[in-house]
Amino acid sequence: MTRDLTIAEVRLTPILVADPPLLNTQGVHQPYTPRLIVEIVTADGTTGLGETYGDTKYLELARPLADRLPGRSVMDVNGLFGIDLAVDASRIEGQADAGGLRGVQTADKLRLSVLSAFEVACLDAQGKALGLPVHALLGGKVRDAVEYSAYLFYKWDRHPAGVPAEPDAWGAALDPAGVVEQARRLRERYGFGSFKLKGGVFPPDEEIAAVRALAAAFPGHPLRLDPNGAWSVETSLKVAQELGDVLEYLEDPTLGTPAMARVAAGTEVPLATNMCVTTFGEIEEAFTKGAVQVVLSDHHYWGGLRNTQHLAAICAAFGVGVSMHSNTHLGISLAAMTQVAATVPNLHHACDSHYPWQSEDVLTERIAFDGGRVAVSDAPGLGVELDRDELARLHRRWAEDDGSLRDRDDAAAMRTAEPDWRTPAMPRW
Ligand SMILES: O=C([O-])C(=O)C[C@H](O)[C@@H](O)C(=O)[O-]
Ligand SMILES: [Mg+2]
Repeated sequence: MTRDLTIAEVRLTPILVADPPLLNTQGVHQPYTPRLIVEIVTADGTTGLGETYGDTKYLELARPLADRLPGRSVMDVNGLFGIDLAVDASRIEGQADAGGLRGVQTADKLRLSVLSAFEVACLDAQGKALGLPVHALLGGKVRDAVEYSAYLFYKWDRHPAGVPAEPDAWGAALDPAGVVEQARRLRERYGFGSFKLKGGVFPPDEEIAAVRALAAAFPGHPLRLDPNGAWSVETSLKVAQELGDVLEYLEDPTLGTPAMARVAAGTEVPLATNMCVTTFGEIEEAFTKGAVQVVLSDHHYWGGLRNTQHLAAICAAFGVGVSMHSNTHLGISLAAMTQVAATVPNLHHACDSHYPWQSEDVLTERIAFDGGRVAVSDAPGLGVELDRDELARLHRRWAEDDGSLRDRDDAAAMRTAEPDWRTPAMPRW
C-alpha cells in the first residue's frame, strides 16, 4: 500500500505536570512545570509524538512552526530544520536560563529546542508508517537496553504551605542520611547502579559529606556531583581533591569554559558538562582547552536525535565521553532518549533522567526501569501511546493556571518559602 505521509495537521498541547520540591542552586522546583506535547498527523492518519519545554517562549515559536507544516512530508526532516523561524533574540540572548540550568541561552538554542520535538514527532510518524522503530531509522541499535543513573536531589518533604500541589511520597532529603535513604529507595524501586547528586544547594562541605555517605552505603558504585556551576575554581579543586577517589565525574563544578579548563588542568577527576558545551559552536574552545571530558547531550536543546548522533561522533573524534542530561520530562522524551542512546556506540556512562520524579505522564503505560535500564523498544516509532484523557487533564490544569506556573521559575518558587530569596550570584562558594 502506498501511504500518504503528507502532514495534514499539527496539534500542540501545553500542559502542567506535577513536580516535587526538588532543590537546586537557583531555588526549588515549582509544584507544576510546563511541557509541550507535539502531535504531527499525516494524511493517512498516522500520528507522531514529540515533547519539549512548554514555557511561553517555546510555545511562541512552536505555534508558527506548526502552522507551516501542513502540506510538507513527514519524511522531510532536513527540510524541517531549514524552515526560517524568526526568534526574537533580544528577549533571550546571553541570559542564563533561569529554571533550566542549561547554560547560556541563544536564539539558536531556543529554535533547536522547539524543532527537536517536531523532529522526534516526524521520526515517530515515519516509524509507525514504515513499521520500524525509531532506532532503525537512526541506523540501528547497538544495545538492547539503556542504562540510567539515579538522580538524587536535596528536597523538602512538601511544597510550601498554602501552595497547591500533588501529594509527595518521597519525604525530605536535606542531609547525608536523607540523601542515602533517597538513593536506597530509588535503587530498590528501579535498580539504579549509579548515583548523581544535584549539588550547589548547601555549602560544599555538606555536599562532600553526602557523597562520602553515598560511597560508604554503595561501595564501588559510580557517583557524580553536579552543583550547576556554583563553585569557584578553587572550591572546585578542593572538592575534586576530597572526592577524587569516589567520583565517576564532577559535573559543571564552575561556570564557563575557561574556568572549567582551569579546574580540569588541576585534577584527575573527569569533568562533565551540560552547561558550558550546549551547542556545536561551544565545542571547539572546550575541547581544544581540555575543559571537559564528558558531554551530557540533551536532544531537546541540541536539536533532536540526529544532532545527538552528530554530537556523539564529534565527541568520539576528540576522545571525549558522552552521556545524557535531563530536565523534568515525560515518557515521550524518555522513549526518544532511549531510542537514540541505543544507537550511540560511545555512550559509556549511565544517562540522567528525571522521570522517576514525575508521578504523572501522558502515556497509556509508564516506561519501566529494570536494573536501572530501559529496554529499547522495537515497536514501530517510539513505541509509546498517548493517553488522551491524561493529556486533556494536564492541559486543563495549564489552561486554568493564572499564568504564574506557565514559565518555570525556581527562584520565584523559593520566594514562597523565603521571601528574600534572590538567584544567587555565581560563584556561590
Ligand atoms: O545540570 C543538570 O543536570 C540540570 O540542569 C538538570 C536539571 O535542570 C536539574 O538541575 C533541575 O531541574 O533542577
Ligand atoms: Mg548538570
